[in-house]
Amino acid sequence: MTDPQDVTLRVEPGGRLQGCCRVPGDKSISHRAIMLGALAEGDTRITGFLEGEDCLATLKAFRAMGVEIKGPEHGEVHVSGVGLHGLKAPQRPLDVGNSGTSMRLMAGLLSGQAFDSILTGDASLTRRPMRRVTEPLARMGARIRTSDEGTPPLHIQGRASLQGVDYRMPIASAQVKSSLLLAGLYAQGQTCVTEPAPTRDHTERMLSGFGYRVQRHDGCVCLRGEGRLQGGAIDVPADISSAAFFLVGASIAADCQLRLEHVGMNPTRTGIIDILRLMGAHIQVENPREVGGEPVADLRVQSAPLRGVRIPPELVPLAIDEFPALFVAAACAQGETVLTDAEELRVKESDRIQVMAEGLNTLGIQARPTPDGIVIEGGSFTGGTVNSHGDHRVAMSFAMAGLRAQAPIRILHCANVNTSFPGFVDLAARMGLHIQQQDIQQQEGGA
Ligand SMILES: O=C(O)C1=C[C@@H](OP(=O)(O)O)[C@@H](O)[C@H](O)C1
Ligand SMILES: C=C(OP(=O)(O)O)C(=O)O
Repeated sequence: MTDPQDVTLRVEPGGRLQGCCRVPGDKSISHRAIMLGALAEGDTRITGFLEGEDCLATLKAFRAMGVEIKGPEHGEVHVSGVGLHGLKAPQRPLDVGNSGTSMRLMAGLLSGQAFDSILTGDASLTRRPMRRVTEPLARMGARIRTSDEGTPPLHIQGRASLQGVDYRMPIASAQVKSSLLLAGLYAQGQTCVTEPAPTRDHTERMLSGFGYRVQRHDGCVCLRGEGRLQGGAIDVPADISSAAFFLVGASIAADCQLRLEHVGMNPTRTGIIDILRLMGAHIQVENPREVGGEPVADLRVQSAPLRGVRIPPELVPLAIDEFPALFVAAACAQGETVLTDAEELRVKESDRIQVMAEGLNTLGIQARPTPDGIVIEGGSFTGGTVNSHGDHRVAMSFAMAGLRAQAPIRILHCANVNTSFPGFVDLAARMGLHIQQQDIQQQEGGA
């Protein structure tokens, strides 16, 4: 796994984003394609798979449970499904690195197996809360041990007899919903999950695509256990969460015109577009189409003067991973931007409210954290050194700030960019960002 201490990014001021590109595949869909492909009967061919470390961790975990998986090669992966009861006991703890999605979804799925397993991760993941899944899973009959603080590693006892549950989630979390649905595949009777607000629905869509009966009504998803999944083809769209950095970058810098191709436009993910448009961004959606049960489109974005806004709370879950990038947009906007109802940001790979506020302050922007959000006053970026705290989305967001900075920006501890966006530095440089990567040797050598 990557050492988050070992890469510094340096962005020179100026630059403008121009041209056309396709960002890597959707992380959420790539995880699910491996998981459901493994549990299906027959083969699954995945194209556009995200070869980032998070999804590779999921892939390796299933290999460690005896699933034959070929690839990835140029985004193509072949999974030979073993059926719902075909996984084998792993010989060692399953290390899912930095990936909250892998750990929480697999906690549900592993609760239904006939063997014991252990899920572990890196220093960041080991600090993240897991009771949000272990408590409702325990109500289904799962036996999972965490640390006294409710954090990983998770010790999951096999041979539990799971019962369906009717669970009303206290937080809007697709990971919790998906974890329970995956446990529900192994439960007797019906499992129903009700969400307080819409969250990404890739699990439901993919289960249906694999021929599993899933019922959805009024914010509630239900399935019955012991059905069958049939493998097939999955074409993973480009990740709107990765496109977000470019949507922000091209909006804030002068003379930008970008086309982002084949971007996933699932309505549970497009909050970034809605919020940027509220701020005055010019984003056009072209060629909308559906690919394998997920909506996709090409996005055209160009420079625009942005204004500060009060972010509608109902859009928060629909843009949950895009807030670090949105904070950079807010810093370049005229006036104040206010975010509320976003306390979830405090328990991501880093405390994204605190870490972004600190970095923005370092760069000369007034940003005041609140318990559930932040208030950002638009201004201009100086330059300076900020710490991403090993958080990929923080690192890439500050990289885009370079487009509007008066002096170079150095961003520390950026190796985890590879968890969700391998090739970010090269692609961003090709599109016109003045960005360079310095590895540990260069830094020690004083470069
Ligand atoms: O289900 C998923 O794939 C994800 C759900 C979100 O987490 P929460 O469920 O904690 O909101 C998101 O932040 C994460 O990056 C991916
Ligand atoms: C929160 C994220 O991922 P995860 O929860 O899977 O670590 C993210 O990618 O921003």
